[in-house]
Amino acid sequence: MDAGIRIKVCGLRTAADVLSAADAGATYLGFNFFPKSPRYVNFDEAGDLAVDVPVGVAKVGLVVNADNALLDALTDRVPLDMLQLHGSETPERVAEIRARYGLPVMKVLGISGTADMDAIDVYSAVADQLMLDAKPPKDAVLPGGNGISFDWSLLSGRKYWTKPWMLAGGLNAENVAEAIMRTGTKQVDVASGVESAPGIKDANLMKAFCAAARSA
Ligand SMILES: O=C(O)c1ccccc1N[C@@H]1O[C@H](COP(=O)(O)O)[C@@H](O)[C@H]1O
Repeated sequence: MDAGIRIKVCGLRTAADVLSAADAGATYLGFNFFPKSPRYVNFDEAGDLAVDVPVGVAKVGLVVNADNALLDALTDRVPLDMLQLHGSETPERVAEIRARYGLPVMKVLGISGTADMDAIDVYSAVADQLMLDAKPPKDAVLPGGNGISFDWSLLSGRKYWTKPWMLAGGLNAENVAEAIMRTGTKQVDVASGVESAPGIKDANLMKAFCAAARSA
């Protein structure tokens, strides 16, 4: 039986955000530990937010090229269910993090053309899941969360991939159903597309996004 679309809402900063995203039907809630992001939360804030996450909803920690000191402190203080690696982590580093912390790891791959697709097989060997996101512009401050989509037709001729994957990048309530239909993805991720301003989540937009994703 098809379990339906799985939705990750990323960059939650308040208890109200957490409850609204869970009520809307998100299956993963993302906490962003990249200090330059408008969606950043510190470990104490995330630890408090984690308490409000309903059972059955996964708590995902987003980090960018994090070293062991940061990950030791993070995993000590925040009860995460998954780590999202959104930097330029090598396959060896992904495997090391997975082994050291005993948590499922989702590696993000930036996609802007066919050449980027080769990384899918390489990282499938070491990660539990992949996220395919738009490659950030060269001058971008953030490696993700820029509200930019990539050419979804790059995924249309894909061969069988061995690991679950999630579509990200510039998704919102208006385009998510089309994105799901065109790519065949079973999982979608959104940050800026459900915000009224950078880092400010909007409960109605989260609700509309989840309803649109489920309608596809
Ligand atoms: O959201 C951020 O600020 C961010 C910062 C650093 C790395 C990743 C980040 N966000 C991730 O990117 C996807 C796509 O974002 P968007 O929907 O295009 O705004 C987001 O869901 C996060 O997983």
